[in-house]
Amino acid sequence: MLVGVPKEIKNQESRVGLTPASVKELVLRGHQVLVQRNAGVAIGLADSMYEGSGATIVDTAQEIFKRAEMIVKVKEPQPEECAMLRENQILYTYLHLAPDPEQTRALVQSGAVCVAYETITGANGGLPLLAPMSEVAGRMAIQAGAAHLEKSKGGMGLLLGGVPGVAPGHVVIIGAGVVGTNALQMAVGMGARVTILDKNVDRLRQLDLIFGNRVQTMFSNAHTIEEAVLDADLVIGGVLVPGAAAPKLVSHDLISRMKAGAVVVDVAIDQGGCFETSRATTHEQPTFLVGQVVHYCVANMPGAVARTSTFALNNATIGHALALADKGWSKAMKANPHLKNGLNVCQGKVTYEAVAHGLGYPYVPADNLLA
Ligand SMILES: NC(=O)C1=CN([C@@H]2O[C@H](COP(=O)(O)OP(=O)(O)OC[C@H]3O[C@@H](n4cnc5c(N)ncnc54)[C@H](O)[C@@H]3O)[C@@H](O)[C@H]2O)C=CC1
Ligand SMILES: CC(=O)C(=O)O
Ligand SMILES: [Mg+2]
Repeated sequence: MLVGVPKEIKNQESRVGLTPASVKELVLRGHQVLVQRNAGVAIGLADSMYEGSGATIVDTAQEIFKRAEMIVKVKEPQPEECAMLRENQILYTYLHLAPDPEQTRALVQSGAVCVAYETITGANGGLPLLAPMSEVAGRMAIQAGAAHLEKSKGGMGLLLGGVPGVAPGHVVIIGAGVVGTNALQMAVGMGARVTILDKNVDRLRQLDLIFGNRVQTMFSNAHTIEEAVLDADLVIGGVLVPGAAAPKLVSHDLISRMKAGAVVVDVAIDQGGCFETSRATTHEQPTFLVGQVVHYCVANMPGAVARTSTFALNNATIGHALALADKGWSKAMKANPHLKNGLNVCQGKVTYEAVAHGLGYPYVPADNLLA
């Protein structure tokens, strides 16, 4: 198969869809790979390294989209990329369609076969192609939150870990999945007081066993969220209902009653966000104020640590990339129901139920389209 890797064009996004090592895996199996010039140069992956792995360097994204049978990316395609997709071309990347009707319409119109990393499931449960970026974003959420609690960044001027004789800050984490657990590890490591909420009591049990009295676990409902958020200095939003828009768990009213100079980090913003007051921001301008509460809502947090993130992402994506290239999408999905769960839009149809229902499209099960 002819596989293409364009340079990412989202704001401040330096990740790249394939590393030279991943290119080599594809080439060793007889595939051809086109990589856009300078696609990885910002994170130390020079064109010469890609050529050394057997890739061909091409100058423009247009040429890659025109020639490649499968496009491998990181972020959702931007409008000018959607316009270059064509019927039956495979797009393998993060999509996050539920909160994004415009992108969904463009992908439906393209007729392409659009496979979303974030809805591919794992044999042992979970979302293995989302997990590495959630690990990165969860860990970063505490770094970003701690930095924005500083006075110069709009925060209340609080050191998360405190110092001897002065109490630490209170971090509240909503959602105890991959983002939440990684945020928890960092917050505990920095010496903060931590409360974590989830609807899944088994998950809270596991965390209780691991962290003991260094963390307070709470069942998530409107009452516990209100109680925790009003006492918080930093709130991390890390909930997910797979494929669907994030539930709005913190209302505008609740935000307006938080401490002045508190910080919220809405990691779930790529699914629309779990604070009513959230709107997506960029690394260039990561925060805004609602009343006196600092909001950090960067939709591609791992892009800030693009080198770490690219390697972590490739570890998770290369297996299915090889299967798609070796077998073609239809055979690969017939052979692997977990990969099939990644199919969100295909040949003009919406094939992911939560996206179809959320955005008002007829739902066409992927099975109906597999040859
Ligand atoms: N902004 C960014 O750059 C990034 C954002 N993300 C996003 O972060 C979000 C979380 O991802 P993961 O941790 O991997 O998901 P996950 O599936 O591992 O965890 C989500 C957790 O939310 C819990 N949950 C669902 N409804 C809840 C409620 N009402 N109250 C409390 N908990 C609730 C679930 O029980 C689950 O434990 C996703 O939207 C993901 O796309 C992930 C990586 C990067
Ligand atoms: C998961 C995601 O949206 C990201 O890594 O940017
Ligand atoms: Mg995102």
